Amino acid sequence: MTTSNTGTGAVEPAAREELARLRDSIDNIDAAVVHMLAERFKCTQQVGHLKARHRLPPADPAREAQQIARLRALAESAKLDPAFAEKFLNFIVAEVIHHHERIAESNGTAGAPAAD
Ligand SMILES: C=C(O[C@@H]1C=C(C(=O)O)C=C[C@H]1O)C(=O)O
Repeated sequence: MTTSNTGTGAVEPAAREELARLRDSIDNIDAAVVHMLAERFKCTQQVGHLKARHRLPPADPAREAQQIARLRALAESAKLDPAFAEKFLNFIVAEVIHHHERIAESNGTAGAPAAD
């Protein structure tokens, strides 16, 4: 845990109020990010089951390359560091691929004949 001097009472009231206002917005944005990620993972879980049923590999590097190019361009126009956007996407995709691998294993589809 990091230390903080904002709870000591030594900060000017106006600064404390501005900090509280900004932190309210940060909390709202963090909540939105969590909800959006939860929706994304609901979709990717369905993709994982679809892939397992049709014996498709968990990862799709060509699709990922397209997503990275698209997100980097979006990040640039939004004045967000494209390298950060790429790292963030890769972090999420790595987790998705783990999920897909687990789904494929638990479906017993590794080595099994393809479902129609
Ligand atoms: C969700 C998929 O599976 C994997 C995860 C991806 C993602 O989280 O966006 C993209 C490509 C795949 O490596 C997919 O193929 O669409």
